Amino acid sequence: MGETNGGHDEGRLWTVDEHLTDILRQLTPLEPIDVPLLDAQGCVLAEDVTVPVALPPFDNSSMDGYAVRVADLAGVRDGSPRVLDVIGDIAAGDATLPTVHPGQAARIMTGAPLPPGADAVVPVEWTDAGRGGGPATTMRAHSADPSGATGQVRVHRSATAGAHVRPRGSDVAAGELALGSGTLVGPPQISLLAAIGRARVRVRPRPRVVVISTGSELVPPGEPLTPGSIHDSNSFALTAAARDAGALAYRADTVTDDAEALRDAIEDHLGRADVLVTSGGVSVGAYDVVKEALSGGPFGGAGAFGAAGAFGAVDSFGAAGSSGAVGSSGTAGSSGAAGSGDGGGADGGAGSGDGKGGSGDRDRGGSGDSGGAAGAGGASSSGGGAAASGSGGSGVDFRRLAMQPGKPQGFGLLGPARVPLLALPGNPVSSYVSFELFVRPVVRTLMGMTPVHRPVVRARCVEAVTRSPLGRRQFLRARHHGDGTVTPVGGAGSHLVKALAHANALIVVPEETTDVAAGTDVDVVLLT
Ligand SMILES: Nc1nc2c(c(=O)[nH]1)N[C@H]1C(S)=C(S)[C@@H](COP(=O)(O)OP(=O)(O)OC[C@H]3O[C@@H](n4cnc5c(N)ncnc54)[C@H](O)[C@@H]3O)O[C@H]1N2
Ligand code: MOO
Repeated sequence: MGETNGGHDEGRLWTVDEHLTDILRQLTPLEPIDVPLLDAQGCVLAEDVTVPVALPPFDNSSMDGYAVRVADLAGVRDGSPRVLDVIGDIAAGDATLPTVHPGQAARIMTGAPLPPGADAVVPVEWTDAGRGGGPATTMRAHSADPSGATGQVRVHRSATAGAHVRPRGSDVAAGELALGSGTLVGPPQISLLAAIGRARVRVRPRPRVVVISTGSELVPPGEPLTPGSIHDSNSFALTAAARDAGALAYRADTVTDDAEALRDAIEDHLGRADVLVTSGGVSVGAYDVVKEALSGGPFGGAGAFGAAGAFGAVDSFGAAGSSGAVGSSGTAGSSGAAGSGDGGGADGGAGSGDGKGGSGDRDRGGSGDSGGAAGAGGASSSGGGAAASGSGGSGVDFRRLAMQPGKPQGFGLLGPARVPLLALPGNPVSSYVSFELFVRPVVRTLMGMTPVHRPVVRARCVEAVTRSPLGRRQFLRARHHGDGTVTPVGGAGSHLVKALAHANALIVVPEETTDVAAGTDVDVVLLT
């Protein structure tokens, strides 16, 4: 489909960095939403969380033992114990506390409030546990022997004031900042949020990524191959990669090399996606369907807005994720024509999510501003910007990049909601490498995460690399070892999925380099 390029400038080679910069500058993070605490895992906080009440909320015991008055234990040592009267049990959760008077002790459990009068706790191991004799190792269970909560206890060691007491506020004081906006929420953060009583928090949601593979030769895994067909691996790899990047990823049905069918599929998914990813059909062949489909007119997304989201099937908090009212997107649609460059101010209802909306649409409140940038960028970056932003094209720009694999790429913002679409090349290694370099940063940008890129380290390449294409940045599959060395795996072929599956890194061979001698330090992108 060499002629169906929508008038875009396919003549020049874009650098990897130019393409990446062009994509990222057109994005704004998704509008924050309130989610139940566990759904915040892996997301970035979009609020400063302050502590409503001190932690711990009251002085409490850090040991199972006896709450005592230190003055009663002055001079106590092994062989010369002090006998105290036990006035009762205090368990964690008890609200009514006995007062410990001179000569008395209260049996106390870990986490139980320190009773009035007591100023320290002695562990049960420093006492006879009320049994008489030497130091005990355990307490008797109250249920088995309630008498342990009364009678007398021998204490074999003295204590200092505050011993084995966790003072109120010693963890965090009321009014203190618990976690700042921008914090990545992992299990320890969820621990703190729960401890301070937060059932819901405000986070940037996980983007809903829809992956569509194209190609009439594709057969799903599990079905037998017919002559000329191959199993579709890209949509699985890309869906997995999107999940790995933090997205809620949905693998759509594969589309044959039929531009109309692909347009329908894209139109269908547009309203329930924050990112669309296609694989295949972006080169110069006669059946390069993605290019053909995306060089048609603008996408409306009309049918999709408000459509019930089939996405809910994989979207564990899809309903909660829909922060925007349908009406607000309607506003965006009516005020900003697709690809017009102003993007419309899709801000009505931003952040107004009640967590109950349908999963058909998630408000893209930031798209008004970014839309403007997108329009301008289309004009300046592609040379054919008018075509990209308003001449009836879909808004997707097809480019050739100075990289290997991953030379042909498409990027644009579709429909009134300006949903980013990344059209990746079909070769399996090319599509995966393209995902890591371009789509992963998109997902992370939308989530408000930093850094958006995979880490890059220097490592000593233990084997020579030859014939890297001059003028193209090569990303060679490799294994990075703990000792700071890296070994290429397989060759440069973009069809080598086995080598990819055995790699954990990509060696970066710069554009101007064709050969790397064994023992040379190279940049390595770490994939895990
Ligand atoms: N004359 C030229 N031919 C090609 C060029 C070029 O510059 N001039 N570029 C080559 C490069 S580089 C790439 S990369 C590919 C990209 O092609 P497409 O994006 O159009 O991809 P397809 O033609 O649809 O497929 C390429 C290859 O990958 C296989 N494939 C596609 N989809 C899947 C899938 N979901 N799972 C597994 N394998 C898939 C497909 O069967 C082909 O073998 O173009 C080169 N050609
Ligand atoms: O760019 Mo292709 O991705 O070299 O195989």
